[in-house]
Amino acid sequence: MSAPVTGPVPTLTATPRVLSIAGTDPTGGAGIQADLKSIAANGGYGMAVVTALVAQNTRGVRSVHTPPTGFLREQLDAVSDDVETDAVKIGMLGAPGIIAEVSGWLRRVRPPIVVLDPVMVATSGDRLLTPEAEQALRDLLPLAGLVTPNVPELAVLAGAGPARDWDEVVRQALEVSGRWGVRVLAKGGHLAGDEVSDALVDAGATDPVRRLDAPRVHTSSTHGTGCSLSSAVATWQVVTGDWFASIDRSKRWLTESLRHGEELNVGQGHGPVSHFAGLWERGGRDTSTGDEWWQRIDGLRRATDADPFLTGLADGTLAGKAFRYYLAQDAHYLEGYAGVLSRLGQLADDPVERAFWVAAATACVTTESNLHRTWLGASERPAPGPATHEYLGHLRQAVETGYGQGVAAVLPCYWMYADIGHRLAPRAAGNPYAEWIATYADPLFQYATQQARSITDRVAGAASPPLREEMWRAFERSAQLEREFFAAAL
Ligand SMILES: Nc1ncnc2c1ncn2[C@@H]1O[C@H](COP(=O)(O)OP(=O)(O)O)[C@@H](O)[C@H]1O
Ligand SMILES: Cc1ncc(COP(=O)(O)OP(=O)(O)O)c(N)n1
Repeated sequence: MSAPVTGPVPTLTATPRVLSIAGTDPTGGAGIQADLKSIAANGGYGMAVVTALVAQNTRGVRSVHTPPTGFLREQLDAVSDDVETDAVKIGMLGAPGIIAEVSGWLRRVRPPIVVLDPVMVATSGDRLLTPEAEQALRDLLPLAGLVTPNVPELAVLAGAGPARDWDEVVRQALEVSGRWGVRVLAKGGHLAGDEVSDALVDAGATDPVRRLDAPRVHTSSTHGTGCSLSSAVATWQVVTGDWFASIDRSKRWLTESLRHGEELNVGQGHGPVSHFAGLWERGGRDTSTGDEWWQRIDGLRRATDADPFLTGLADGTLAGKAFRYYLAQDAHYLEGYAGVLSRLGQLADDPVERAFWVAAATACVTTESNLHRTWLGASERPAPGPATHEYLGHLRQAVETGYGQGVAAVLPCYWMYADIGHRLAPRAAGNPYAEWIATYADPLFQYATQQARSITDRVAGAASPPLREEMWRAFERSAQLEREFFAAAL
């Protein structure tokens, strides 16, 4: 049976390609190593150009080796000559020559999003920048879309002593923002209190100070928080195009990563945050459960492909009468399927999933009525056949057993149609069924299928082994019933 193909148009966002220009941390908690983890954890593709090789660990910095500036330029050009970069995050820039090189490259390449973390002092208290470099860094500020200093760095930029309270942080951030005409993410990590505030400060905006609060995580694993946050914001900015929303998403992710940092048991000083903790907790450690199920029904899919209904659709030889019977059954099916999808909307805890199922149910009703208007006459309404009854009975039972079983049961209807539509559309061009097949090759339907797959993966990833087994059985039975539904038309 066919899944709904209409509904709100989603934004199709490609994976953000984010370049980190920063120094290294061989213990993996800060610098480039942290940036790459942060970019990946927040959904981006990370790239890295090394500005400094830093011998450091969770206890402190031992020494810094900066590459010749010519070699830095070669690294930068190697990226920009080949890859279109969506966002750049700049971290440690050890010396004035390095800053000049990066500044020249930014002016030539003009990346659309630049986040500058003006790394000057590590959590350990070590200075990471020479005094001349501090001055050169100020000149880089106007090239950035967002600058993310911590309390001591903000003080250096403002030419003042470190702020002792939040009001002073905001005053200094307004001063820096106004003087260099740049947005500042003022960070309160170095202040005391049970809440950690950050604020997006833009002296030129109508709402110049937009604050975000989070509970303070009581942990010693705070190494690399600034690197991780700025990379996450750069990544999210590609997706949202809204600095405040990007900071909000990044801060929530960072707070969760901070909570799990100590579990990593890395180092004896300030340990790293656990960049992938949220992903692991929500099943990200497993390979896609859906992909595994899809492989397991490989034989059934091949057999469905070889059935006369599908071969007839593909080459246009399917009898019109059989197709109309199929469509009439599909209309009955969609009525019932809409009810199952809307029940999933009621059962979903996650607001994004709830919205997806509710929209899918609405789309289903629209598809059903379009089906009648476009393909079926008012009189063509045979009663639901046994295959339709059986499939709907299975779906209703699955969703009443639980959310996981319901999600797994509705998936084959999306996935098998998306797959068939994708493969058959080029072959069916010009035949009487081409238009109908094209609806399932449509990017919108492919996207909805991807979302249904992601939801299934998330739910299966968090499920107990017995529940996952029940989900698999619900999925497998639906796949069999899909084949029987096609066959019933003949
Ligand atoms: N203990 C903590 N609990 C929750 N959030 C924190 C904590 N420490 C820092 N943060 C957050 O981490 C980010 C980096 O902050 P900060 O420590 O001020 O910068 P840096 O790492 O550059 O020194 C900010 O969003 C800040 O609010
Ligand atoms: C190579 C390198 N870059 C940056 C830092 C400091 O990073 P930050 O995220 O500000 O981390 P903490 O100050 O919170 O450790 C670094 N140590 N090394």
